[in-house]
Amino acid sequence: MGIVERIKEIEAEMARTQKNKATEYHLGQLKAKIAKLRTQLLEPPKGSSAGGDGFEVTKFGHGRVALIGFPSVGKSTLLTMLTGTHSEAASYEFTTLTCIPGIIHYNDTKIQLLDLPGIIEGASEGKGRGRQVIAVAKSSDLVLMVLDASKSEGHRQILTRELESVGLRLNKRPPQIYFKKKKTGGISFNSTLPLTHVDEKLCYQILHEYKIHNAEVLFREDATVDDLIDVIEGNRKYIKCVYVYNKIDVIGIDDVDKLARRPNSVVISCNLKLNLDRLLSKMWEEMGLVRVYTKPQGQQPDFSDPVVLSAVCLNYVLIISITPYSLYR
Ligand SMILES: Nc1nc2c(ncn2[C@@H]2O[C@H](COP(=O)(O)OP(=O)(O)OP(=O)(O)O)[C@@H](O)[C@H]2O)c(=O)[nH]1
Ligand SMILES: [K+]
Ligand SMILES: [Mg+2]
Repeated sequence: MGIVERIKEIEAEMARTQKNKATEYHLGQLKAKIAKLRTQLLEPPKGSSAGGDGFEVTKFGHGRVALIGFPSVGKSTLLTMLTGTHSEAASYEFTTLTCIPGIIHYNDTKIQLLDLPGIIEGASEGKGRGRQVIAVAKSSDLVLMVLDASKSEGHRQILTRELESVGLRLNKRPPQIYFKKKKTGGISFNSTLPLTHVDEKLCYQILHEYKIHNAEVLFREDATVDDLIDVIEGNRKYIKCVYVYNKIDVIGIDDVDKLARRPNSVVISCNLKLNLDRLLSKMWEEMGLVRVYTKPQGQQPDFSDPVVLSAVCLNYVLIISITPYSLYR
């Protein structure tokens, strides 16, 4: 039996199992089994050159944004509008077959925008070019999930599931669980607050599934068993995602209003050039880029050519630039 079939079988068993206190340990174990199989699925087959048929697009600019969505939602139309780079758009599905990079010039920075083939349910298991598309999503600083405003809201969930099943976590922060494997000493399980989802026994069982018998585990938040598995697997990628509802020109104003109020969402119409500036400012906001204008001694700062950093790096810059000053005092 192949890995995909084994995952399906365990998923079916989970669906059959009633959720209650008595089955919680068994369900936790099944979740860990699935996580392990999914990790196996992502490993390149033995003997193949790693990443052989991936879309090899060199990173460029101050950040990378990937357009992810079902076929024909308007990804290529959007790339052409935002970057001026032409990407073929048409009314039939799978018009785009590869990765097409464009550049957005915004706030004196350059952001690489990547148009990608549409993905469908089952993409994470290798349907279509799903695996390659998802690999590009993983390499990005921000995902724009493009959705057709006139289609079912279910699409957003299906896509999120596909991305989650390969270890992407959208708009989440890493679980606050300290985990360290040890050589000896057994398992030490602690928490800084009362836990409602995971207890010592469940934690032991999950670790046992991973054949881990010596480790230190400290819960710093009331995390779930899925969070624990994420921390043990350790290969998760936490990425911000903006949900972009395109084609609002074909739906009623009430529906547009509802979509616009959803968290992390922007409603647009490429055809009517509606709200594209809002999309750009949201994108900028989520990327958390910071511009630092350097000033050579005795000269005016160059306001056209900033040093661009992600907000995370900024702390370091502040430390570096403050230190010499305090030394002089
Ligand atoms: N009504 C309407 N149609 C749009 C809009 N944006 C794009 N389209 C149309 O939607 C169709 C698909 O557009 P594409 O840009 O090819 O979509 P895609 O997501 O790149 O499709 P694939 O590459 O096949 O995955 C085209 O016929 C576009 O003209 C919009 O804002 N409103
Ligand atoms: K299309
Ligand atoms: Mg396309």
